[in-house]
Amino acid sequence: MSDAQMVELASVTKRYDGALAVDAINLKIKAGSYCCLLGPSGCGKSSTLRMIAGHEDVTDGDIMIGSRVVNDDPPAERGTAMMFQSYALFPHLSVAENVAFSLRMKGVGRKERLERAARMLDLVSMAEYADRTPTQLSGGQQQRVALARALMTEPSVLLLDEPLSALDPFLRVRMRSELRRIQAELGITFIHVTHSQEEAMALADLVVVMNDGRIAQAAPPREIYNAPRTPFVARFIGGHNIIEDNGRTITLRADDIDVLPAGDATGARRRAQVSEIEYRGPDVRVGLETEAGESLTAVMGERAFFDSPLSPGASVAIGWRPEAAHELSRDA
Ligand SMILES: Nc1ncnc2c1ncn2[C@@H]1O[C@H](COP(=O)(O)OP(=O)(O)OP(=O)(O)O)[C@@H](O)[C@H]1O
Repeated sequence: MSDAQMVELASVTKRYDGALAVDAINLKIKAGSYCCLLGPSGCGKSSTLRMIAGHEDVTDGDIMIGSRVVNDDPPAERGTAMMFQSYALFPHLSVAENVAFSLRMKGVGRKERLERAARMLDLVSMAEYADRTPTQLSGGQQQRVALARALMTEPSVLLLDEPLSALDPFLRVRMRSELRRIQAELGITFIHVTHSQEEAMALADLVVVMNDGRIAQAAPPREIYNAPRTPFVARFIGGHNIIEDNGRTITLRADDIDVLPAGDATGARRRAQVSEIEYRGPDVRVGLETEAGESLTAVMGERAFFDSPLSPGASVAIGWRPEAAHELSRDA
């Protein structure tokens, strides 16, 4: 495999007929890291990925791969490979020939081609399916083949556009850990577009949360979860409350809210009524309405909740440790 490469975007902008899709974003993705571009539909994730791949022109700014500005390089000369949401395998070719296709185009002989394809199929745990055709495979298996095919060109950067979205939830979780394993094994840079915060948290070294063509926050998953920078990030990743407290807008993780007996004055910051209880297996979600009219959510461990269960209508006090509160900046 080729060496991993760093990817850098400097003030990268994309306009489609005047409409701004990506707005002067700056981003450094370290060589050999797993980066997820995360955000709602239309925020500019795919446009960013396509510009890195060279499938879309950059309106303004520079894209660097390694130490080279690649703005004007054709896709095949960037050291990138792209894996799409639709796997688009050739139906009339065997799995092995699909994977070896780029080598066939380069004129590599059949024997070497199939040997190299076999090694790649091994990496994605599909060696035993080499002689089947794509129609004889499940969606998840086809996707592994597409991954092997993309990796066959020995890219230093692999670009993945919603690669798991066509899979059922069970397979999605399994393929997710496969992707992470393969990335770690190859040590190349992965840039993966997703609208699922869970997927980004599970996979990425660097999560890039995008909103409206801009980067709202770029940080490791734990930092994003523990200290979201803006109300948008806190809402998008979920599991957070946003409240006004002493003139500041703060965010609090739902599992950092302590629900206390109503009479417990120590540590109480709000008085509230329980509005809703939702049992979720590992934990319980408690909806709360404070005296000031705020709607908050607390999440309690299953056992902790049932040690002293609450019911809707119960009066409680709520508190939190000072370090659990993070002040938010305004959304851009
Ligand atoms: N080829 C195009 N021509 C015109 N506008 C486009 C084109 N491609 C994307 N856009 C617009 O650019 C904006 C960003 O689109 P992009 O596909 O990058 O978003 P995304 O975050 O990947 O969304 P999704 O998750 O829905 O794929 C959107 O407003 C979209 O409508």
